[in-house]
Amino acid sequence: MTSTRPFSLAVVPGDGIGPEVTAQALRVLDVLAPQHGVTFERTEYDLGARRWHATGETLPDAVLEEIRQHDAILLGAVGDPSVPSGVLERGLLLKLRFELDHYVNLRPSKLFTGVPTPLAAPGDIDFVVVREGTEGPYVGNGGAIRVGTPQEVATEVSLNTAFGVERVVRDAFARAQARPRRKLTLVHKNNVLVHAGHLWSRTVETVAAEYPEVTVDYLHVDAATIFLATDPARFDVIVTDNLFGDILTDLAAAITGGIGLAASGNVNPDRTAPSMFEPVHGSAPDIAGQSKADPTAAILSAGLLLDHLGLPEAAAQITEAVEADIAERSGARSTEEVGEAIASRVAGEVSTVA
Ligand SMILES: NC(=O)c1ccc[n+]([C@@H]2O[C@H](COP(=O)([O-])OP(=O)(O)OC[C@H]3O[C@@H](n4cnc5c(N)ncnc54)[C@H](O)[C@@H]3O)[C@@H](O)[C@H]2O)c1
Ligand SMILES: CC(C)[C@H](C(=O)O)[C@@H](O)C(=O)O
Ligand SMILES: [Mg+2]
Repeated sequence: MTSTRPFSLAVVPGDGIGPEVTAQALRVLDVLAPQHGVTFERTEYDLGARRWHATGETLPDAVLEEIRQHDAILLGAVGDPSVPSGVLERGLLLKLRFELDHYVNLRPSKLFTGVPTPLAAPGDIDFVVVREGTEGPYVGNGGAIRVGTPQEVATEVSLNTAFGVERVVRDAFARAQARPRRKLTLVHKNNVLVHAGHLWSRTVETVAAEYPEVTVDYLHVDAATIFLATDPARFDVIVTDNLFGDILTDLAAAITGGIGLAASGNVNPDRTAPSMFEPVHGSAPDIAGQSKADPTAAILSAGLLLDHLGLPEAAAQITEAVEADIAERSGARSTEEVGEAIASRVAGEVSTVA
């Protein structure tokens, strides 16, 4: 009897198109597992708007502790117009990222052949954004007084620690060193945000001394948006803070075929807790329930998950299948049709879906 290696997966389909795209990512994982002698023992967690309406819960601590016991997490998307903005985003998604110490929010951007891009001369776009995931303006360090009055004052203070900045910068340098171009760009706003910005700049300068082969440059975040639109091929590894990284990676998606193709990993590089893989996009309430969502980002995110679990060949199969599928795309297809086409390619069958 052939022995199989079991991996435990916590699956959080979430809201809106989350369950639709997650189903397709799981379909592809199911095809790959037997090919690589592994099994994925899945536990699905009903978290998101439905649960909040039913119980008032976002992510109970007991559920978090259960999720923590898994090898990895696959998440669809979180957020729903029926729930006050921020409740699920902070109470579920960010709670997972913070509690599981996902300090590297990894967001690769590659322009696959045949993908439409709004850029006239895109060049060879292939970069990765290493977005800090546990600090910055996301920590909830703020408040509001005199709410609803003309005297209202609201703060949202960005937290940057030497510890937090150094560990993500080190991760980014290691990634840059392992890539052929060996280039790292720090993106910040150190001409205005001088306290945090100078911490980031000094940290990059210090760690750079250990990586003499890595070329380092710096861009203010506003200028970085210019270059993402005019010369994105200049980027290799971008390291940046939590909020800048959020914004830059939606733009990065837009220039590489759209948000339906953008994958991400919330990585705990120290492996003290499971890493979590999810598309960059959200729950897309405007198209939810219509089978219009492109599941490719979720499928590519499953590829990042496989890589993280030490299955790089399986991950490469996903990338190849997606590239081949994209090259032949024409006309509108449903979420299921795209998932089926990619799954068939991964299975080694010729896709029957046009
Ligand atoms: N990681 C996450 O779970 C995550 C990420 C972003 C936003 N959100 C939440 O999602 C909700 C909606 O946010 P939003 O509208 O700003 O961003 P969004 O990413 O959900 O949607 C932005 C636009 O992109 C389109 N889109 C998104 N994913 C797509 C896909 N796979 N295929 C085709 N089109 C796609 C949507 O239809 C919409 O027009 C909010 O509650 C927000 O907080 C969650
Ligand atoms: C929903 C929100 C908390 C999240 C973020 O800002 O990180 C999203 O925009 C993302 O990019 O994953
Ligand atoms: Mg975002």
